[in-house]
Amino acid sequence: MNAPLQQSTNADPAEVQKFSDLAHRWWDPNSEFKPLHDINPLRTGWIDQAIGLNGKKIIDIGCGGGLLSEAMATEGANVTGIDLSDKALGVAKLHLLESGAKVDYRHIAAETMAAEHPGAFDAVTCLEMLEHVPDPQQTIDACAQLVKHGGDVFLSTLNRNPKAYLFAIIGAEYILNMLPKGTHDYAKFIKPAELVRMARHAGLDLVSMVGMSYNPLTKVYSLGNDTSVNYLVHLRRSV
Ligand SMILES: C[S@@+](CC[C@H](N)C(=O)[O-])C[C@H]1O[C@@H](n2cnc3c(N)ncnc32)[C@H](O)[C@@H]1O
Repeated sequence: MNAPLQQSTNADPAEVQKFSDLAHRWWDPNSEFKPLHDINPLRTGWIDQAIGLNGKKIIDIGCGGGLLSEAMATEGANVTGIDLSDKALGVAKLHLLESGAKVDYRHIAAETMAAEHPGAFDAVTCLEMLEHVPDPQQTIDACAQLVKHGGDVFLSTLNRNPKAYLFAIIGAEYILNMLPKGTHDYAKFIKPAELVRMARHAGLDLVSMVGMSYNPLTKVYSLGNDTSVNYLVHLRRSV
């Protein structure tokens, strides 16, 4: 059972519970987390190319079982991973024993961490998480508060349009059974322009954006110009 969430936390207990229930399968590359395993080298490489991970102090918000946190630590980053799912964090910590990687995992809300450690990080990552929170603006504000001036913030989420509905919900959840039904709520998907607007509101400027596409025939993900379903943004806090 997950620890009860404080009322002020920008979290949907049902969403956190959903990931807690599956947590034991997080590192199984053929489980419900297969899509995250498949995209992990792509997104880690994109971030590394953008800022050079080696030696950077990074906070990974909504780190779950730690796929991205560990991959960044393996590239030489000093990573703190935070999530509100005790079970996911437990799995992430256990996996460190297996991999030998070093990550500081903590059960704390992004907003609380931001209030306690403003400007403490060279970069913030918050991937595949914004579509699971009640108020993404609040999370993006916390990301902006956590990063130092001139530091980098990386966000990823799902676009909101009929194609994204078809691929991310109908395709992934109902036809290909890649994800459990109910994993995603279409209403919480975020259009790139909305994400950039929320980022600007938080004091973050857009550096670049890249699309992440899945080819159901080859079963291969790739990065490119097509931001119509899944996309990543690189933002920078003004100096
Ligand atoms: C789809 S998983 C993504 C995990 C990881 N970011 C990745 O991309 O590999 C979403 C994660 O967000 C977490 N989560 C949902 N709401 C949250 C919140 N308000 N604060 C922190 N974590 C949250 C869930 O517990 C889950 O671990």
